[in-house]
Amino acid sequence: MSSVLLSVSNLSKSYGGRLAVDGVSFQVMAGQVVGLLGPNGAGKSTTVGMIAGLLRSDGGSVTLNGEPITPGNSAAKRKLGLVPQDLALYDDLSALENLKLFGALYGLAGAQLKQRCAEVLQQVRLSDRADDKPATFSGGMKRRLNIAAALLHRPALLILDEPTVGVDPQSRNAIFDTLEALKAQGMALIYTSHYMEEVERLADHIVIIDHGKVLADESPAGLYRRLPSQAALRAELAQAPAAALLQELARQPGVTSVRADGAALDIGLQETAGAPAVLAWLAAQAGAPLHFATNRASLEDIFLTLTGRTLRD
Ligand SMILES: Nc1ncnc2c1ncn2[C@@H]1O[C@H](COP(=O)(O)OP(=O)(O)OP(=O)(O)O)[C@@H](O)[C@H]1O
Repeated sequence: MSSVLLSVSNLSKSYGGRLAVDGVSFQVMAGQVVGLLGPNGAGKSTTVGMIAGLLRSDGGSVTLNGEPITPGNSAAKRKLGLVPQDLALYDDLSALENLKLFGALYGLAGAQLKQRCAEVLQQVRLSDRADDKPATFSGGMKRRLNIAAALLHRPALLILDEPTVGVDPQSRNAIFDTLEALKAQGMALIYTSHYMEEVERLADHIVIIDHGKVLADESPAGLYRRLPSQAALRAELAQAPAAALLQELARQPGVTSVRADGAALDIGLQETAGAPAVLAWLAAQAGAPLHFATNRASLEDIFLTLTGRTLRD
C-alpha cells in the first residue's frame, strides 16, 4: 500500500474577484505521477503555485507528508521542487554556476554541492554542456537545466508546469526520458499540460481541470471506462447502405453507435478489438468496404465528453 504524499484540499484563489481555482482537491501517492490536464487558463499554474507555496490561497490547504505547505513554511517547501513555466536562469553564468547558485539557496555547499550538481546535470543529460552559458542553449536545454535546478535538493515531489511548451522535439524526448527515469527511481511528479498525449505517456493518475474545477480524478483506465465508445471504425462502402442494414449494424455485439453519411459509416465500438468482427459482418452484408480505419479513443474524447468542448477550444 502506498501512502499519501501530497494532499490538496479544497484550494481556491481569485484574482480581482475572478475565481481562477475553485475548490480543487486531489492527492498524490508516494511515487505516483499525476497529470494535471486542462486547457489554457483552466487554473493549472495557479494550482501548482499554491501547492509549491509560492502563491497564497484564499481557502483550502496543502499538506506534504502531513505537514502544511504555506508561503511562510519554508522547511515544508524544501521537500518539493518546482519547475515553473517561466524560466529563471542567469544568462551570464554557466550552466554549472547557475546550479551552484540554486544549490546554495537550498543550503548545499562544498563537496556535496559539487556532487549534486554533477549528478543532476547527468540526470538531464547536460553534463557535456556544464561550462556553457544558457544563452547558447535551445529552449529545451534551458528547460532541462531548470529541471536539474529543481532536483538539487532531492525533493520528494517534483512539480513541472508545462515543461514542454516551446521545446524542440529532440529536447522534448530528452525531457520525457529524464522524467521516466525519475519515475522509475520512485519520485512523485505532478505534471501540468494541455497536451493529452504527454499526460497519457507519463501519468498513473489524471486530474482534469477546467474553469478552476476538478472534472475528473482517476486512473487513465478509469477515465476511458467513462466513454461509451473506446474506439471508432470508419468504413466507406461501395454504395449507401439501406436503413434496415444500418439498424441491424447498430444491434451487432460491441457496436455503440452508427452514423451514416452516404456510403461512409462512422461506427462507435466498445473496444478496438471489436473491429474485425464488425468489418466481417459488413463485408458479408454489403460487400467489402472500399476503405476502413479504426481510431482508439483519446483523452481528448474524454475531455469532450466531460465538457462538450475540445481541449484546445
Ligand atoms: N496574476 C494574475 N492576475 C490576474 N489573473 C490571473 C493571474 N494569473 C492567472 N490569472 C487568471 O486565472 C485563470 C487561471 O490561470 P492559470 O494560469 O492558473 O491557468 P492555466 O491552466 O495554468 O493556463 P496556462 O496553461 O495558460 O498557464 C485565468 O483566467 C488567468 O487569466
